[in-house]
Amino acid sequence: MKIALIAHDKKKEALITFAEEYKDTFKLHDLYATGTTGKRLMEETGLKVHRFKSGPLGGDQEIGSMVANGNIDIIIFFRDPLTAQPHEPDVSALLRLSDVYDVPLATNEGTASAVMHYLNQLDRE
Ligand SMILES: O=C(CO)COP(=O)(O)O
Repeated sequence: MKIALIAHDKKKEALITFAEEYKDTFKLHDLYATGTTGKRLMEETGLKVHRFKSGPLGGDQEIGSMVANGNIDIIIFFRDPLTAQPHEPDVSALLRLSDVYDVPLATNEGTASAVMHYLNQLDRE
């Protein structure tokens, strides 16, 4: 599976912890991330990640383009619901495309855990 991992600044720590927790599963898949999220994931978990530009510089749009071309299967996006983002339109566009193309999108840890359990199940089959 091709999995996109994204986190806003105040959620990056939580995403790193989450990636560490599910590292054995993530290792089996192709990982993509926005710039800073990807950098931290690689440095702090050792996972191999294909990095796009940073979110505010177009990274969400690059991932959106992957979605539109059928190249992303799952998006895990730890959003910060309490901080305004300068690139909010890009964020909304990515969320919209996930609905257009019916790509599972987890925007919080609870949903992301459910998606990972599902993925584990698929990996065992
Ligand atoms: O802003 C982001 C998503 O909207 C994340 O971008 P970075 O991973 O570059 O911080």
